Amino acid sequence: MDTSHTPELNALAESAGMGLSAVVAGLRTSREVTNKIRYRGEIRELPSREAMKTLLAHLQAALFPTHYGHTDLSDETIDYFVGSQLNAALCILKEQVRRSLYFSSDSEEDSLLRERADVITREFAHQLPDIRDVLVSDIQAAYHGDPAASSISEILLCYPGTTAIIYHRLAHALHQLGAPLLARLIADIAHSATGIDIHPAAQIGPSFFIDHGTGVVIGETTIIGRNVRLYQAVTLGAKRFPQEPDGSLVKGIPRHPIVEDDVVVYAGATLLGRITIGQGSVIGGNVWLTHSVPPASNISQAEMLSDCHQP
Ligand SMILES: CC(=O)OC[C@H](N)C(=O)O
Repeated sequence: MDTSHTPELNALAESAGMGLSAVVAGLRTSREVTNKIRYRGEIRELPSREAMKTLLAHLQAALFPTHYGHTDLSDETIDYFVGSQLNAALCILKEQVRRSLYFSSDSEEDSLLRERADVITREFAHQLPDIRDVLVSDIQAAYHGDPAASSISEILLCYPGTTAIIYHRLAHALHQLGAPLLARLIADIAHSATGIDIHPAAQIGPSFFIDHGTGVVIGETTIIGRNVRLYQAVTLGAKRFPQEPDGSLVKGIPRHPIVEDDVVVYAGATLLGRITIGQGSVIGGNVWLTHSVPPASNISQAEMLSDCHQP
């Protein structure tokens, strides 16, 4: 018999000497007594970030097969490729939706959650052609909105704003269909990959373009019209957080800007509160704006300073 210790056994022997059983028992008490991790008596199965990353890779490949799937597809193979990517994506999605539903439902039967996961997955799949059409408008907006862009392929392969809006439109659909936790997970994967933080509930019209993108934040109740362009470090945020009588923050109330069609917001601008940026306005770099502006406004830092000096 081999008496040599494996690295795992060595590690266990070492940790035994450190009194770890008390720590493990304390962690169990924290899990089971202080914070409830169970759903109907069972340990809750969690959605997996890794599974969601795989799902996103399959979805991106199904949406834009040559750019994100396989560079050598032909007329003969492309539809089969898309079908297989879609099939792989939807198998993962159904399971991840089921797991995520434990977090928005306290007591439903497992069989009901499975049915809801089926419905959400099917409806999501049927929305994909429309989502793709809107994404094409976003990619075209990037091409037309950036003098440095030399081709549509460059927009697809090299722009963080493209990744952010693809993930956002997928996440938004899942959010609307009743899978908010998965939607949030996708938004966070996009944030990690691009530095662009878009809440999945934010409503964004077609032909949307974020150039450069690092540090952009778009809050939960933001509404953005058609043909809007943002640059890096723009914040569409909340100005205040109203409280319930018990002191907790009111959830979900409209508190982020409405940005109408054809608006451009330059780098570093911070727009806070439920204000409206009128159609066709231009908001200059580093502007701090907490009031609405009418259509066709041109707001720059100099403008804001001269406002401050008026009697
Ligand atoms: C973007 C933003 O306003 O963030 C603050 C907070 N998370 C909220 O949603 O109100």
